[in-house]
Amino acid sequence: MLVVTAVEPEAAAVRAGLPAGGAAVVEVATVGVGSAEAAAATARLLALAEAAGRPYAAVISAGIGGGLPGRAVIGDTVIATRSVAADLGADSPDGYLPIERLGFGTSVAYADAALVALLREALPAALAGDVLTVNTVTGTAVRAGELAGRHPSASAEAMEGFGVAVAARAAGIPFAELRTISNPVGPRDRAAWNLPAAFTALTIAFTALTAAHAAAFAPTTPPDRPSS
Ligand SMILES: O=C(O)c1cccc(C(=O)CC[C@H]2O[C@@H](n3cnc4c(=O)[nH]cnc43)[C@H](O)[C@@H]2O)c1
Repeated sequence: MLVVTAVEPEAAAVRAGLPAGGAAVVEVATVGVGSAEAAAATARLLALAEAAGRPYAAVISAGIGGGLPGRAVIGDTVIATRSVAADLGADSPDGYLPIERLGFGTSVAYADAALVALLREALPAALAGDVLTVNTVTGTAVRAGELAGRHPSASAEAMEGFGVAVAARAAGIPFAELRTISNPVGPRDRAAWNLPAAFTALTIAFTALTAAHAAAFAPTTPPDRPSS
């Protein structure tokens, strides 16, 4: 299992929830901020693992995110049912046209249903909803309203999920996205970001995942130290 985050503090928060010792079943890597950075770095990690004969079983895009007003608040955990590239399209006098309307593919990446079920079982208090992938962090109430109106099933926005999903799809590997909320989506107010709350929620989420699904997340016993 590969868990990718944008930045190192997110990776540290994930690792803090994973058990220490033994052979790592979960590898955590930072892949950069934004969809392009994340897609390229994730694709490279997946290809290298495959070439080494040790392909990953799944990839999770994890990290902090903004909560859409009335849908997710600071400290919440959101499991993405879909990761949606919310600004992949064209603007027009008649409004925004998603890439589907231009005939160039899709802006929607579905999370793997079995992986989502596993996450939801382990995290019963988590919200399930779409997570938007944006290239520009929303900074006005108008933009937040536009996104909320256009995406009634969205709970949160972040910047990497869709890119990671594209890399996973190219490798034929199940994908999921998990976000913990650090800030409201709306008028830019960096002072309102609560990074500690979001990092703590990330650690709690991966602690719960490890406890609920030991085979998928806990380390295996090294072959030279058989359990007695
Ligand atoms: O300033 C810091 O100490 C710091 C520590 C860790 C992470 C950050 C980030 O700024 C991470 C950017 C990362 O977070 C996601 N994110 C969080 N909130 C939003 C949002 O409202 N809209 C879009 N993305 C958001 C995003 O995925 C970035 O990669 C700072």
